[in-house]
Amino acid sequence: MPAIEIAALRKAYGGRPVVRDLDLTVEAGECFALLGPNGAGKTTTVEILEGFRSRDGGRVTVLGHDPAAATRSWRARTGVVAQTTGAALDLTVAEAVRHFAGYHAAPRPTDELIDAVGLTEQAGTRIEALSGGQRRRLDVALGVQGRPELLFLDEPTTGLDPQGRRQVWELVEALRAQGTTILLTTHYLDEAAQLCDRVGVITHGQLIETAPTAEFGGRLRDSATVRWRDGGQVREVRTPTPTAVVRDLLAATPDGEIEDLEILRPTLEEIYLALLEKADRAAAGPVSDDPVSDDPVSGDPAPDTRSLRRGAAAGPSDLAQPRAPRAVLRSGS
Ligand SMILES: Nc1ncnc2c1ncn2[C@@H]1O[C@H](COP(=O)(O)OP(=O)(O)OP(=O)(O)O)[C@@H](O)[C@H]1O
Repeated sequence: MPAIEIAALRKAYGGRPVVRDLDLTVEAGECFALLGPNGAGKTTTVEILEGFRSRDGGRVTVLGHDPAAATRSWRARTGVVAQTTGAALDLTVAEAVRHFAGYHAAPRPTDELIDAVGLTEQAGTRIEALSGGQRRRLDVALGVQGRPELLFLDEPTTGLDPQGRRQVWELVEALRAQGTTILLTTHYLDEAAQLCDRVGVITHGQLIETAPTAEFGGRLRDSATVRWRDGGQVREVRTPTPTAVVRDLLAATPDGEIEDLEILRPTLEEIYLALLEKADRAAAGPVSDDPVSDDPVSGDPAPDTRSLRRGAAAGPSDLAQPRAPRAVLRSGS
C-alpha cells in the first residue's frame, strides 16, 4: 500500500484556490521532494496530509487513513518537522527532548538524538538562547524522536549553516536506510537531488512535474548548450543534438580546432526554473508544445545550424547570454 495517496485535492482560502486538483502517490519507503516557489501550496498540501489543515475536496489517504479523521495511534506513526517550532522557549534543549519523549512509545535516546543533530554542546542551553539554525536542528530532532514510519520535513534545512545541513542530511539518509517514508519540501535543489528518489514541482497549486530524481526535467535535461569562441567572440547554441552541432562546426573549421569548445548540460536549478517559466507562460496564455521548434530550456527557437559557420551572422538564439550551466565536456585551446 502506498504511504500517501492524493487524488484531486483542492483547497481555497477566502475563495482563492491555492491547491487545485492535485494528484500524488508516494510509495512506502520512498523519499519524495516537493519543490515549488513561495506560495505555491506546498505547506498547505503537507499540512492537509499531516491532519492539521482541512481540505475542500479530493481524496487523501496517509498510512491507510484519512488524515482529516486523525487518531492518536495514527499520529504516533507520523513525524512532523514544521516550518515553525512549537517547543516552550524557557526549556533547555535536553529538557525539551525529554519532555517530548513522553509522547512516544519508543523514543530515541535523548543524548543520541541531541548528538545526531549536532546540539550536544547546547544540551543545557535554553531554547530562547539558541540561534535560528540551532532551533531548526532541535525541530528536526523532535520530528524524528518517535521513530516515525512517515516523516514530513517542511524546509528542514532553511537557515542552517553548511555543517548543519550536512548533519540533517545524514540523519535523513539514516532514516531512509531504515525504511522511513519521507515527504520533504525544500527550496534547495541539491538537497532534493541528494536525498530523494523522486521530485515533484508544484506551482499555482498544481503539480506540473513528477519524476525520478535522475530523470527530472525529461527532455529539458536532454537539451545541451554548445559554446565556443569564434574570432574572439563567444558563440553559443542550445540544442537537443550537440553532436550534430559540433559536426557542423568541425566541417566549417578548416584547421579542425574549435577554440574553447564546451558542451554543457543544464543544471537541476536551470531545469526547475525553466519548468516554472513554462508553467507561468501556460498560465498567461497558450504556448507551443512542439519539442522541435522550441528550445525547451530557453524557449528560444531551435538553432539554425547553417548560421554556425564561421563568419555567418549569429541569430538571437545563437548568442543567448551564457548562463554557466554545468560543463560535461571541455576541450580546445
Ligand atoms: N491560513 C491561511 N489563510 C489565507 N491564506 C493562506 C493561509 N495559509 C496560506 N495561505 C496562502 O496560500 C498560498 C499557499 O501557501 P503555502 O504556505 O501553502 O505555500 P508554500 O508553497 O508552502 O510557500 P513557501 O515556500 O513560502 O513556504 C499562499 O498564497 C499563502 O499566502
